[in-house]
Amino acid sequence: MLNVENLIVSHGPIEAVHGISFAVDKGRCVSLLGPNGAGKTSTISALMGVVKSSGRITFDGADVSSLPVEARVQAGMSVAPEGRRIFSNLSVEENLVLGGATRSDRTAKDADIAHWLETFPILGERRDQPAGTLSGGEQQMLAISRALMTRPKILLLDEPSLGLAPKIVSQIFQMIERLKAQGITILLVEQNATQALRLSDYAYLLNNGRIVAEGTKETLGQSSALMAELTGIA
Ligand SMILES: Nc1ncnc2c1ncn2[C@@H]1O[C@H](COP(=O)(O)OP(=O)(O)OP(=O)(O)O)[C@@H](O)[C@H]1O
Repeated sequence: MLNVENLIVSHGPIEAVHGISFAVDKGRCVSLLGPNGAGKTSTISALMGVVKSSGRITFDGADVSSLPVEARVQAGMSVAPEGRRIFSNLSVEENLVLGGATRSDRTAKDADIAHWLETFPILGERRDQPAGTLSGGEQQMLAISRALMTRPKILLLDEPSLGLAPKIVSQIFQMIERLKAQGITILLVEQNATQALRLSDYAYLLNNGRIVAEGTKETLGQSSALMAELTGIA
């Protein structure tokens, strides 16, 4: 579904990602794990076309490397960004409406809003509440649901557990697990290697802009010392 070859991402004179290659198969959950500053957000931003990059990004059989952000969303890519970035003053429902702003199929869009509010009842209970009044975990659920409003073929999750209490982190990972069970293809970018690996079919370990290890949870589990060192999370 997604194939990335020799991706290089620079911020001005600083090269943050030095030519990485990875792939995500349809229906799989693949993780990109790494500590602060490893280049995870730079990679996600490049995949969506938010920052310039070189290398080749193939998605669903087409080369999207030079497409603008809107075209990549249209092609089926969607992101729940780091830091959630929901619209605090708008209600839960309005945030979801905005998530589907690029769609013109009004009835199906309304059905999707109803679907996500039903799937995640805590959001349903708070549908008319300003999103800024939600807890951190609820805001993360909303950010992910909003990203799903484009009906993506692949969902990119940028550090969904960041800044959340351990109990809430578990809830967010349960949510991701449910999405995986629904057949949604997921690229999960995380520092929390233990939790992310549990639900990943395959994972890549990123450090200083380079992939330093890759494998299934079984094979990567054996490099747990390396992972603990890189992510700071055992
Ligand atoms: N807009 C920017 N301008 C300059 N340097 C940047 C910019 N964004 C990221 N960087 C640098 O690129 C490198 C990778 O950062 P990136 O945010 O991609 O890492 P990350 O793995 O997502 O880390 P974090 O978990 O802290 O977000 C870091 O050295 C960072 O300082």
